[in-house]
Amino acid sequence: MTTPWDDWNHILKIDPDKELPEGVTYGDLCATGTDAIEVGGTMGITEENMSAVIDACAEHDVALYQEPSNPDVVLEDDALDGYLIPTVFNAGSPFWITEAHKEWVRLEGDLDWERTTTEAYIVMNPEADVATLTEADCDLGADDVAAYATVAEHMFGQEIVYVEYSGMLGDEGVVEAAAEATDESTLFYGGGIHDYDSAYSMAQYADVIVVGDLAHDEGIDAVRETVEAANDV
Ligand SMILES: CC(C)=CCC/C(C)=C/CC/C(C)=C/CC/C(C)=C/COP(=O)(O)OP(=O)(O)O
Ligand SMILES: O=P(O)(O)OC[C@@H](O)CO
Ligand SMILES: [Mg+2]
Repeated sequence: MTTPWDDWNHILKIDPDKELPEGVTYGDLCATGTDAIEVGGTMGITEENMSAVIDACAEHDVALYQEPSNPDVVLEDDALDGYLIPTVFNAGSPFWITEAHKEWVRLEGDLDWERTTTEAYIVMNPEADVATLTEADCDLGADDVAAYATVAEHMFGQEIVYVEYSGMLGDEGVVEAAAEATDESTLFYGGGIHDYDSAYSMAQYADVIVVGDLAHDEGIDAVRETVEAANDV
């Protein structure tokens, strides 16, 4: 298994359930300088809207990953560089830690392991759909998050640890603690990045920053600023 994310600074996460701003195309988003496109979201994800976005991005020269929110929407598509499969370490229901994964393997049999990697999520914004869905315990301090990150790296061998504040800018101290706790694992941070400064502040600690809603709400210039910040750190 290769680990291309070792070389990334920036991911653009496109939600197939959300519109793009007037005049913006998927091609424009692929050309923002981001290191990779991750296609996924929590609510309203279908095979149809997933494949529409993946087909549109496939024509462009950028790494392309699917982040399925459940086994039903996984697409077998050669245009994908791989599958980033969430597992939510602080989920309230085991379904989102290992059970969805067990069901996927039970129904599919042998998976494309070469192209499949898990992301060890620590979900921190209780208002986010992903927190509600997974019944995540978001009442965590920096020490809890650091300990989860250590468990993910040393006990569960996770290549990717993902501090997820989807919809809000997170606590820098928490992200710093996660960064100090991880050594081998690549630390992803996502949530509320909306300009150069917010991108820079999180990129100081995270190996890779993930930008989501900004692409849908603002468009390409705003996304480009975040790419610049990620590469400036
Ligand atoms: C086993 C397989 C194939 C899938 C299971 C994968 C799991 C455990 C998913 C649970 C977490 C999840 C739904 C992740 C999706 C990515 C994500 C966190 C998107 C951000 O979501 P929000 O920003 O909260 O939601 P919306 O923007 O869609 O409202
Ligand atoms: O939409 P935002 O708040 O940028 O969050 C990005 C990403 O971490 C969501 O999974
Ligand atoms: Mg979101």
